[in-house]
Parts: sequence; C-alpha cells; structure tokens
Amino acid sequence: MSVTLDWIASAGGPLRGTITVPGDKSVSHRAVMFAALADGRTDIHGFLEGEDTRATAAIFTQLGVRIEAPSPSRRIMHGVGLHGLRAPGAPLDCGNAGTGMRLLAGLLAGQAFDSVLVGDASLSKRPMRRVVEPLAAMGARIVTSAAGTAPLHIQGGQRLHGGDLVLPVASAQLKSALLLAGLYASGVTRVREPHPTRDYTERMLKAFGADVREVDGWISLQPGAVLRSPGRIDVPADFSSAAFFMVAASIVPGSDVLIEDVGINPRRTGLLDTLRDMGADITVERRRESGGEPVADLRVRHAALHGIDVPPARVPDMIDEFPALFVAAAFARGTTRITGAEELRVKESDRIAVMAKALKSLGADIAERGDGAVIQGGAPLHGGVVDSAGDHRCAMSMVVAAQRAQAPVTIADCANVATSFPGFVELASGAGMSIRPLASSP
Ligand SMILES: O=C(O)C1=C[C@@H](OP(=O)(O)O)[C@@H](O)[C@H](O)C1
Ligand SMILES: C=C(OP(=O)(O)O)C(=O)O
Repeated sequence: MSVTLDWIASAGGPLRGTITVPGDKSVSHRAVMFAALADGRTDIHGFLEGEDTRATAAIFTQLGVRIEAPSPSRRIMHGVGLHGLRAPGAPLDCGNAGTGMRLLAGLLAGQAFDSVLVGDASLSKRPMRRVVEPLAAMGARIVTSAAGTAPLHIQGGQRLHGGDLVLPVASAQLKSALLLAGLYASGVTRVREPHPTRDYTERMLKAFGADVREVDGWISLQPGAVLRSPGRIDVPADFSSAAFFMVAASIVPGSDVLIEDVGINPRRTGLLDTLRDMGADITVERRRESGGEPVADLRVRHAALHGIDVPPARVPDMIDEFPALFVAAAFARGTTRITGAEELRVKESDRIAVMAKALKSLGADIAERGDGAVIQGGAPLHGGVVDSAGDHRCAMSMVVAAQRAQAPVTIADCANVATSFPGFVELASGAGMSIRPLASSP
C-alpha cells in the first residue's frame, strides 16, 4: 500500500524539557537476529517499534521463530539455535531496511533452504553487489537483478568457508553480513574494513558466546560457535534519532533540552564531535553502561554555530547524521565543507542531492559535490514546499530547518519516518517544535 503523508512545519521552539527517543535501530535488528539463532529465550527491552525492525521480526516469524510482544518495545524471542530456522513459504519482505536486507543476506546464505529477500521501491534501488560478491567469495550463491539490486534469490545448502575478506567500503552492514555467514562457515572468517564502523555485531556475538576478536585491524570469528542467549538485551535510545533534537536545540534560541539514555557508542557519535567543533553547547551527563553499551543523557542548549571542515575520517561515525548536519551548517556562520561522504548517495535516497535541493529551494547557499557539499551558512531561510523523497532522515531534518524558517515549510512524503522514528511528530511538538501532519491520502 502506498500512503502519502505531508507535514507542515514552521518557526517553533524554544525546545525545552526532558525527552526519550525510541530504541536504537541497529541494535534492535541485531538483537532479533542473534536471539533467533541462539539457544534459549531472550527478553529484549527497548526494541524499536519502527517499520524497519518490525519487518525483521516478522521475517523471523516466517522463518519459524516464536516471538512474543507482551508490551510495546518489548520482545521475547524463543531462539531456535543456529540450525533451527524453517524454510519460508514466501519471499521475505525487508521493507525499507538496508540493514535488514544486507545482514539477512549473510545469515540466510548459510541455511539449508532457499529464500528470497525483497524490499520496497527505495530498497530495491540500493546496491547489493557489495554484499553479494564477498559472500560469494565465501561460497554463497545469491542472484540479484541485472542491476545488482533486490530481489535477492539465495540458494541454500552451500558449504561456506571463511577466509580473509577485505571490504571496499566502510560499512557495518557488509561487515555484519560476512560475520553472520561466518557462523555457518568452515575455517576462520577474517574481515578488514577501510575504516572502523559501528561494532554492534561484534559486541553482540561476544555477548552470545562466540569467539570474536580484533587484532591488527582484522576482525576474526572462530568457526563452530554455538550462540547462547544472554537472557536479556537492553536497547539504548538511538543516537541517530536524538540527532534531530541536538540540531534543533542548537539552532533555536532559548532551547535547553535533555535527551535521556542515548547510546553513545564511539562509532556513532561523530555528530556530537562535529557539532561541538562548530561551537554547540552539548554536555554528556550520567555516563554509564547498559547492556554492554555506553549510554548517557545529552543536554543541549542553544549556541551560535560556526562552519567547519568536517574531517573525512569522521564520516562513518556520523553516516546517518549528515541530513541533520546540512541543516546545522545552513544556520552556522561561515563555510562548512563535507567531503568523503559519497556513501550518502546510496542510502534511502541520494541524501546529498535531496538535502541540497530542499535547502537551496528555501534560500540556503549550498554547492553540491560528488562526495559532499560546501554550505555557506547564515542565509535566512524562507518558507516553501520541499520533498523528502520518502527518506525518513531527510524528512525529519527538513522539520528541524523549518524551526528557524521565516514562513511555513511543507514537507512532502514523510510516511517513511515510521521506519526509524515512530511518534516523531508527537515527541517533537511536545518538546517545542512546530509541526503537524497536513494530509494523508491512500
Ligand atoms: O549496520 C547498521 O546497522 C547500519 C549501518 C550503516 O549503513 P552502511 O553499513 O551501509 O554504512 C547505517 O547507514 C545504517 O543506518 C545502519
Ligand atoms: C541508512 C539507513 O538505514 P538502512 O541502511 O538500514 O536502510 C538509515 O537509517 O539512515
């Protein structure tokens, strides 16, 4: 079913009070996957009730795993063990989720049965050869479309083997797919990435008892692991969802907001460093550990921002935060240069093109580059109509931009915000942003 949903957002704020954003998307996908493959019962708290992660859970139901949902954001998984999944009777629908599809490609490549992974229109355009080719080097058989995209036809019953795999792009999804396939491979699976990326798969594999190590830049998984449930997984609040409030509070005068229980894994917090380099007033309070992950409360107060050159080495640590950073840069004094971020062009949309077009149409001074953009901040933004291109992060970033615009901004095609951030409109307006749904039509 295709539903269009437009929002109207306008000058709002200041942002005030204490908020909690939903659970981490990356951790929620992985919690369901590893708990399904483990022996025993896993009680997941803080699960993201987003469309992406619910699609992953629904896939494991199709694969024969019993999943209880006793209350919102809670899942009780009855693991079936590494070899206990059942052949699905129909294609497995990952929805909008690149993470779901790429990780499942690795996991399903090791099964005894065939399967087919499909996705929505956006996911069906995203590159899958990057995961299929290294999996083929491990002995997997996966057929893509002629364009190298989904549907992915995965032929089961292959004898997978480990080996040394060097990834061409810094991608936690690729690394994770290979480690998941490695659970079914003979020999040691060793993965090397061009730059470290989020390490939730490695951490979770260890929590489930697998032997994963990092030595000299190689992440290695020993063969023959048996996954055992740790009993409970606590999912931290998603830093990427907190990012919209961090930028909004930074740019709207008078703001002072506390965002609670946010996951601050260092491979995720590049935007925190970047905003601070731009002069933002963000303090990290009550640092602690929860479920093996560092979490903290983030207090964000309005501050005058200035432009910077974003270090390209920081790109993987803030890969999903660039749409929000474009907005911060548009309101910062001086020039912000983004380089080394060509991966943004193959996300749910071409995020460089979509953000540059939208902000330019509101009056911002942005020059697009192949691998980023040059943004001259400080031009006042007027109102208008912008298109999120069905990309949740672009839609929410445009809402943030509207909080400092001189007239209302209509944002088209926002339904996909539910993939990662259910309840965004209510939470954002409760914190002081001005936003409301405009129309919904089938
Ligand atoms: O592994 C993950 O959970 C993710 C990895 C990143 O993608 P890439 O691996 O393509 O960089 C990120 O953009 C995505 O939102 C989630
Ligand atoms: C890129 C994203 O997710 P995925 O790759 O899982 O679709 C995202 O959430 O910004």
